[in-house]
Amino acid sequence: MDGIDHLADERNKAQFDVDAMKIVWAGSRHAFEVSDRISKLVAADPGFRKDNRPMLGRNELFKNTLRKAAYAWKRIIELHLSEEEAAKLRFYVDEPAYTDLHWGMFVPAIKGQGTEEQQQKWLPLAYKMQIIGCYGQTELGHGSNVQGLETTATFDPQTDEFVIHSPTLTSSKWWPGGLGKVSTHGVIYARLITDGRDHGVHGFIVQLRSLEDHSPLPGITVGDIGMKFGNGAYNTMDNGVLRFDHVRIPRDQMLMRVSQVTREGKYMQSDVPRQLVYGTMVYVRQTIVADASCALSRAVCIATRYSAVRRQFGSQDGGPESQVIDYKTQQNRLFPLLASAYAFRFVGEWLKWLYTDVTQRLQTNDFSTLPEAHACTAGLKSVTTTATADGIEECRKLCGGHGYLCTSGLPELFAVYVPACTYEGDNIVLLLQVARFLMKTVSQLGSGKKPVGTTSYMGQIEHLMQCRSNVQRAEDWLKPSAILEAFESRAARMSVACAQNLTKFTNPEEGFAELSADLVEAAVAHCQLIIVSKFIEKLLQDIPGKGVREQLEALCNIYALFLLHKHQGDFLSTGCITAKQASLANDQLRSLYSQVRPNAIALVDAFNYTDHFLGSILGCYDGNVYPKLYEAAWKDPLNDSVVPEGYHEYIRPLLKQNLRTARL
Ligand SMILES: CC/C=C\C/C=C\C/C=C\C/C=C\CC/C=C/C(=O)SCCNC(=O)CCNC(=O)[C@H](O)C(C)(C)COP(=O)(O)OP(=O)(O)OC[C@H]1O[C@@H](n2cnc3c(N)ncnc32)[C@H](O)[C@@H]1OP(=O)(O)O
Ligand SMILES: Cc1cc2nc3c(=O)[nH]c(=O)nc-3n(C[C@H](O)[C@H](O)[C@H](O)COP(=O)(O)OP(=O)(O)OC[C@H]3O[C@@H](n4cnc5c(N)ncnc54)[C@H](O)[C@@H]3O)c2cc1C
Repeated sequence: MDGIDHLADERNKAQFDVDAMKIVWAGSRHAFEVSDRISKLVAADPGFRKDNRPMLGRNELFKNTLRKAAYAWKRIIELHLSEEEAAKLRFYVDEPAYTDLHWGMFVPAIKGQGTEEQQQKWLPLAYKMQIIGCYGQTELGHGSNVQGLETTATFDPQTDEFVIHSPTLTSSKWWPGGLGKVSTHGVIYARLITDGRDHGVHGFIVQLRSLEDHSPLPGITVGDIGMKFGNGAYNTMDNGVLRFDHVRIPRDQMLMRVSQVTREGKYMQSDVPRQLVYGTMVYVRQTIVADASCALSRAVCIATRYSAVRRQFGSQDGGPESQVIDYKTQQNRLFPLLASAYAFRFVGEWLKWLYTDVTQRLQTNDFSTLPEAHACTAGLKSVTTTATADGIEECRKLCGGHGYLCTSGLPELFAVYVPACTYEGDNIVLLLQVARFLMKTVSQLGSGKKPVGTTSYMGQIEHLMQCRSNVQRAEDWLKPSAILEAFESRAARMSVACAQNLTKFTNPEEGFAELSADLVEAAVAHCQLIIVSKFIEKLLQDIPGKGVREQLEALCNIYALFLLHKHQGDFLSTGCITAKQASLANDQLRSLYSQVRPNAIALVDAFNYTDHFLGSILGCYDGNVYPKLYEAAWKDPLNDSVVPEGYHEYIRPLLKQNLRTARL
């Protein structure tokens, strides 16, 4: 536009090396270079334009997504992109598509649950996209309760086949992404039945559509489930409905790493836990945590830049009004979200490590860390997606009226993001899994079994149950030991209180149901402790770059003290801290906001998002918001004509009629 950087003064205030922070954010120099190169490539390519999405009808929108996915694949092949680069390209194209499920769930399900032989047969086809797959688990009647799924896979020893069938309306597959219009195959979850016996839910590779003309194969009824929340948004995805009428598949299409059915129809279980059938969900939950930091940082980047541009009230002697970012209330809403974005980034990095570690152990039949990996992925998926969905909406409000415009990028980001609180496990259902894990850990404390990993803090249970914080001045809250002790004792005391209350029930399951709201709060406290402690651990690493460590320390303290303030009811009622100490934490938080304020723009610049990816006039890099908003308004299709279509039918007759009434 005018070529001026309207945020230049803000950028000049930064007290740290932004380029070094970009590398910390990306995870490594290599990751930064890949991300930077691919994001620019996508931004520069008109084939990946996305600003017209909210205006398109469903058919047009969907066709456009098909075009982009095919074009993305063409570019991946032409440019010989590596797997890492291709994944980055899909990420920066920023449009939910069937490819997310193909690469994100179908391929991992075969890798995780297929035998070597099955992997050799199916993966090359999937890698070349000669087949396109989805993940068909959820049904109309059951999503959370996987054991309640009704689709059946009955072994027929006569033909050496499974017969896949949908016995009821509620057994219809419902929701799988990519299923509605695109997938040729699916990993379909169904109850395995051999010789009249039900062996529970297992995964099967089922071909759904012809590879010749894309028509559904005999016995298959398939379609899209309809429009979802928001314009554009997740409607680029063909979430589907699917029914089977006695569809036959060869026996070797049951994913047989965990259990097998022999030619004679004998059911056999390997010595791996049956929970590995759920392994794909553990994998995806882990990626969702990393994705939460991307979505939240994007919203925060928009809200922070706009808060520095926007001025309201406070003009002195005819001078400029105050930047809204200087209001303490704005900082108190915005900076904890900025800190959360960094916190989720680092816990996401750690969770990726944990997942890799558990996968390597599984290869050598060491299943000992699987329960913890399940609890961590489930809990962190839940806590980070809830905070991110709420955070995106808060960023919209932080941008005032303009945040409600589609051109702010925030409505679409919110609409695309909110289902993350539901998919891959409803957040409450997942927290209840964490609570079960915690109750088990507490119940084993007396047995001499040492808690390990993320529950190792419970090893000092006597201390944590009676310790009192020794914070006396606001600055004392800057000590990692003070923060950790408060968070550990809060989490431990909440879990122990639940465990004690559970003993009052003769039926433990009844007790668990009755106390479930308290159990969820205990699970949240445990997960928040993990996030805080992983941020603190990150700060123990070597962090190069002028001033970078200081900024991260400030953000870590903001994240922890904001949580402490928000959940002070927990900390006070469990006696971990006093009212005076809670108030000191709040004093410290205010001074941390002042420390972050001059660095705020640079801290969001460190995300290194292109204007294309942000898709937001309010968040544009140069801060030249008003001319861009004004120009964009005139491009709205409603402004194609000065007098709107429909004037002669609906406005003119009304005005004429009112004129007659007025004359009377
Ligand atoms: C547009 C986006 C673009 C890019 C985004 C980038 C990244 C994001 C990537 C992808 C996102 C994109 C699209 C989303 C696609 C969405 C897909 C889906 O939603 S797939 C369907 C997911 N469904 C669920 O998550 C269902 C939730 N339910 C369950 O997981 C389980 O049934 C439940 C955990 C509730 C367990 O139920 P329950 O009946 O109590 O237990 P069960 O008897 O089955 O098992 C008991 C035993 O097993 C342990 N356990 C349970 N789950 C696991 C597991 N996964 N791993 C290991 N162990 C497990 C459980 O703790 C218990 O153990 P104990 O007996 O107590 O020891
Ligand atoms: C956009 C989107 C994409 C999806 N993609 C796929 C896909 O590709 N493949 C696939 O298989 N599935 C997919 N799903 C389905 C998704 O995994 C399920 O919707 C999800 O697991 C939640 O299950 P549900 O719908 O059965 O919710 P329900 O379990 O019916 O939840 C309804 C309410 O009941 C509560 N509740 C349920 N059980 C309990 C309990 N035990 N205790 C306390 N409260 C409880 C929940 O907290 C919630 O408030 C997708 C869903 C969405 C929204």
